[in-house]
Amino acid sequence: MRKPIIAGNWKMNKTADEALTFIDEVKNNIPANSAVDSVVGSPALFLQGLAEATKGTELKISAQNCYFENAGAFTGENSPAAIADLGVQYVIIGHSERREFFHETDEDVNKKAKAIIANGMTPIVCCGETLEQREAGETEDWIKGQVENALDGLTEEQVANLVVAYEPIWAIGTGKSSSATDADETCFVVRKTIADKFGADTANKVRIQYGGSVKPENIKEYMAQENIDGALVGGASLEPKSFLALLEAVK
Ligand SMILES: O=C[C@H](O)COP(=O)(O)O
Repeated sequence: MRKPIIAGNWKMNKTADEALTFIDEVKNNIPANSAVDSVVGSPALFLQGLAEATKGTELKISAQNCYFENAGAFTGENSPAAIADLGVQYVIIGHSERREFFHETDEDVNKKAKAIIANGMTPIVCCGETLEQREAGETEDWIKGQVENALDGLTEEQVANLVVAYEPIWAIGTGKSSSATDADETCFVVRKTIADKFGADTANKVRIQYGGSVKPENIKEYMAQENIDGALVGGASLEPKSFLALLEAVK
């Protein structure tokens, strides 16, 4: 039985005060021993404050990116070792916005996944196709390639414990969410790719999220699907009320 995981991705939104206000409102409203893992993906600037503010609570903090080296002459980058040291537990990697605007490659994602795991954190590994790829019938091959490349060289145990987020690019921030059955079909491609490379046991354990215009109103449809274990949520994770409604809908 895979534990559902709902992760908010604030992207480049909020000030430090706004971030802390959100956390204060949300952290006390998550029941102890919740049946859902609840995660907030914050800009790097607020990670320290949010990790401190959520210490000992059920709410976990995620970074939205990191570098794959722990230290060195890499101006402007954030070390996975330093992020882990703050008490941060997850890092989102390979988001389509990072791939598009910051040229993150599958090879980078793979190196980052290894560095995140080596530092005791959990990667949330994103994959997803463009509308052109979907319309050309290329989704399956594309997702298979992204997943194989991102997870290359990891052990079965490491893969079983990470999270994959399937986010069709055309559904991100557009209000045009994928149908639940289409999303499940592609999440099955992710699971099958993992089964072929790391075995059925690993594939049964790995948690796969759907992302792309998920809201409190539609999350139940996704969660009812066999291969969907949670959601990576942008816009609807920005307000405490909406984030809590997502958790409430899943529990
Ligand atoms: O990481 C989250 C996704 O990009 C989804 O964003 P959205 O929920 O605003 O469509």
